[in-house]
Amino acid sequence: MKEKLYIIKIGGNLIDDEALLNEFLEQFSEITEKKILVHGGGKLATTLADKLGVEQKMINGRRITDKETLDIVAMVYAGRINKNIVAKLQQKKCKAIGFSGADANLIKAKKREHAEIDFGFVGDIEKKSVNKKLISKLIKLKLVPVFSAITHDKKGNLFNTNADTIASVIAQALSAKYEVELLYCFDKEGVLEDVENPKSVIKNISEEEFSVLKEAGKLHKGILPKLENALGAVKNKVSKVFLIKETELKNHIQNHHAGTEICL
Ligand SMILES: Nc1ncnc2c1ncn2[C@@H]1O[C@H](COP(=O)(O)OP(=O)(O)O)[C@@H](O)[C@H]1O
Ligand SMILES: CC(=O)N[C@@H](CCC(=O)OP(=O)(O)O)C(=O)O
Repeated sequence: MKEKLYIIKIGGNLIDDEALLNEFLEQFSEITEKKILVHGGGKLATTLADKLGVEQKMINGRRITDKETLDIVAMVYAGRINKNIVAKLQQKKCKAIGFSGADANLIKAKKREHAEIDFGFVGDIEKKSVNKKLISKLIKLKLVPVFSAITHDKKGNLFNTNADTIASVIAQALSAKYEVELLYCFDKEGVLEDVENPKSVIKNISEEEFSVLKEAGKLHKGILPKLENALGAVKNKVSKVFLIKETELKNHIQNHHAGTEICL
């Protein structure tokens, strides 16, 4: 039987709230199985860009990343947020080690090509972009890798890559060796039938149901790339994929499955 591995993704809302982040990292530290943390931080990058007067534009959940914006996101994701999370995890006796995709060539990306839109320094990744051997070795050493949303092309360029995609692709790559459970932790109870009603959690979503919800206009903004990445994971042999509320991590792990499960 394959060994269990949790791959857990957190985003901007949580990272911006110190008390909530602390509570989350406490719950994360208590997980006894092997684990990896992936973080975004889009909200903080936008705040800093606004302060610096660098206009930001998102298309299909992806940030148009010109050179100035790349400098900002590299500082914010691979620097400020990644190192802060690692320090907080060390405080909680979790042997965290923080990475960008450039470190030890862990995640190699290709510049996003699009016929009409120039996304700038945005990197696309796939299963084979991930250095799964080295990640497995780190995990074996009982280290807990913490990934930021920065990748590279091995030609000296850094790229900005959606953190939901990084979590999905790492999960896909490691599923050959581990029984991976991928958890997208965010600020809602799960995928909601009515985004204003926290009680309207949809328990299971397949590709077909995703299309129906999308057509019905029930999914907006960040939830779309999150669900696309979650579906990409189940289609590529990731054992379990859930979207859960950040504060429900411990509860979920203790077998009280929370939120929305993504199914084939
Ligand atoms: N049907 C829906 N169910 C849940 N969230 C939704 C839905 N439609 C839109 N959303 C929005 O998607 C957001 C999550 O995406 P995002 O903000 O990108 O998260 P993160 O930064 O954690 O990756 C929620 O906060 C919510 O506002
Ligand atoms: C290319 C691209 O869009 N990258 C994302 C990476 C950060 C991210 O994904 O942050 P959240 O998980 O907090 O949304 C961005 O710059 O917003």
